[in-house]
Amino acid sequence: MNKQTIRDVEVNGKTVFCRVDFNVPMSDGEVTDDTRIKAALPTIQHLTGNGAKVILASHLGRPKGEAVQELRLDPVADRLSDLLGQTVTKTDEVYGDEVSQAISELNSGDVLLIENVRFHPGEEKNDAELAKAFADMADLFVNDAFGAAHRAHASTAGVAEYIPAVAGFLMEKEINVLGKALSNPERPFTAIVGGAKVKDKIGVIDNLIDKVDNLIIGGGLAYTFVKALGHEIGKSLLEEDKMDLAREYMKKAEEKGVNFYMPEDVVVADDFSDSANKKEVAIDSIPADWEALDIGPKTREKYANVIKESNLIIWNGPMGVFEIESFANGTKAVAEALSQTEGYSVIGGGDSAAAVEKFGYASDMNHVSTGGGASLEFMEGKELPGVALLNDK
Ligand SMILES: Nc1ncnc2c1ncn2[C@@H]1O[C@H](COP(=O)(O)OP(=O)(O)OP(=O)(O)O)[C@@H](O)[C@H]1O
Ligand SMILES: O=C(O)[C@H](O)COP(=O)(O)O
Repeated sequence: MNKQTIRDVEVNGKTVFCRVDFNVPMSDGEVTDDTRIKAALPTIQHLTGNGAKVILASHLGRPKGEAVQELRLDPVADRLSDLLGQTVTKTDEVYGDEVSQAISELNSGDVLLIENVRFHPGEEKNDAELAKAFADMADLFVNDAFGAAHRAHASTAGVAEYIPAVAGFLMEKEINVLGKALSNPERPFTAIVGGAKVKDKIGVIDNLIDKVDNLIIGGGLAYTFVKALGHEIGKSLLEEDKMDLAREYMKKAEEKGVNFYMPEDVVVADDFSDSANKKEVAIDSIPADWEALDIGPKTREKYANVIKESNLIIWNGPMGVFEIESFANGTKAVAEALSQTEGYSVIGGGDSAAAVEKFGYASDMNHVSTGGGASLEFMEGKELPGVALLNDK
């Protein structure tokens, strides 16, 4: 990464405004998955261990500029206190008198967490006044929120206009791993793209065709391609206005000599539920009133073989509706193949990370990104605003 990191700056005696992505799953006021909190610990501990006063900022959910009780960060502060083994002070405000007072009471090595920054309407608008208020709290901005790096908000980007700005360790690691994978890949290089958001992912497919040897398509995304090839897809997910692009990408892959793998067989159901009637059919035999909800056994085997023979694999998006047991086999098979391959495996956040966790393969992966949308935009080749404004090396 060509940006400065916390290794490049003196933090002793400084007050640091550190943006983290503590947008974690919660249920009944409890943090149910603390992966993102744990991922930020190296940066926080570097800062506290080297004598900085640390002000942490994060969003949680999408409160749309107003205080929402369930989206307060108190449970996150509690979990962070446990993980750090020190008290983390938490304010009920994003900025203002309460926050200024709390900052004035900080000693070197102390940690303060301000309230959910999205409670303030200026955050998502990247409002200059709010960005300036954040900058006024500190001497240095550290961005460790890779998961939110694709957002140009006051606490992820705007604040960097006013004080020196560097990357934290998590940000550095994510950018380096994903960057190396894309710019200097081990070969054969395989990308697996699935999930349901055809609109969001079609651009990624375009960029990946320029880089990979094998492109594997699965999940709800596949059926726009299947239909574009002229097959009937029944009630399967379809993004009709993307069919031309799908054709264009398949042509581009052929011209570039990229192996483009699509489902050969699928699991179809007459309803979107575990109790639906289901059967395995060839890709050209999807019945009119049925919906394809997973890849079939032949496809599973083929995809697993490609994965096992690859030296670098990037995966974003499940192969089927893995939340429902009957349609989880495709996603499970891909996760299992990734756990067995000798190749370097990178999981691109969101549901794919949840799937490898659910099936017990998370620890077998080389890198599970903390970014969903951020890793996707990075793979698409877009510049991330949360990185662009950091100081160059
Ligand atoms: N054949 C299918 N039909 C309908 N939905 C599907 C199908 N296959 C997968 N899905 C659904 O796709 C959803 C995940 O899609 P999505 O594009 O959000 O992937 P993701 O990995 O979460 O991506 P991101 O990391 O960008 O958030 C899952 O909830 C899954 O049930
Ligand atoms: O969970 C995420 O992908 C990040 O925290 C960004 O959240 P957002 O999509 O609400 O901006």
